[in-house]
Amino acid sequence: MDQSKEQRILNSVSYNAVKGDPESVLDCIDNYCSQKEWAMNVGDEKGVILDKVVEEADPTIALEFGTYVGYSAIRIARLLKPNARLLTIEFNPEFASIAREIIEIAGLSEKITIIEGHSQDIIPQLREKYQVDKVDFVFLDHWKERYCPDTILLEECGYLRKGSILLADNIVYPGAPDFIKYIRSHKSFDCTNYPSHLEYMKVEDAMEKAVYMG
Ligand SMILES: O=C(NCCCCc1cc2ccncc2s1)c1cc(-c2ccc(F)cc2)cc(O)c1O
Ligand SMILES: [Mg+2]
Repeated sequence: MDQSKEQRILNSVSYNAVKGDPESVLDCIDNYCSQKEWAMNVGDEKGVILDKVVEEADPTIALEFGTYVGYSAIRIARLLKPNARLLTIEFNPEFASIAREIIEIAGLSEKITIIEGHSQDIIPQLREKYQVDKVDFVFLDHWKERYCPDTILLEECGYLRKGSILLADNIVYPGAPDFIKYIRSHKSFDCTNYPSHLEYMKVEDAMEKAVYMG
């Protein structure tokens, strides 16, 4: 059976990246996806914005929606302090297993937990099943129409604390208009927009940061 694009990305990482070196894994994926096959990684331009926000948050517990092949999970986890960890949620089992292998090559398996399932089912389980009390940083990069309901669910479940930082990808393209309308009009969120470009393309995109004020 013909290999998937995601399997071809794993092959390229497995062949070209330096084992245990997250930067080389990120470079390999960016090179493959800009030169061979486009894929929906946050990429190297928006990735710098992600890096800066993660460094600002300096999270102990980080959460990601939309693992895909693990590119942003590696970007986030490589910046985490020793006992900090990232929980990343993916609903597609093939993507989850490819991400697991790529994260292993990057040497970050100890810091990253991949949870397979739908965000709305997993969020209520984070406290009991994953010992999560508060979430310090959240990266939203899954179905764009889930950004808003899942943000509301995180708040309702009590995972957000004063200073929790949310960062959302694809605010312009594909876009998340209901999320932007909600978050910018919500009194408890302090929002900042970061104009950028769609990964590996000259198309306009942006990220939105929202700090929970409690
Ligand atoms: O859909 C995107 N990303 C989400 C994929 C959905 C994966 C999910 C994960 C998960 C986990 C838990 N619960 C539910 C879900 S659903 C996405 C798409 C584009 C794009 C841009 C231009 C194009 F022409 C075509 C695609 C660019 C991006 O950066 C993206 O992030
Ligand atoms: Mg994205």
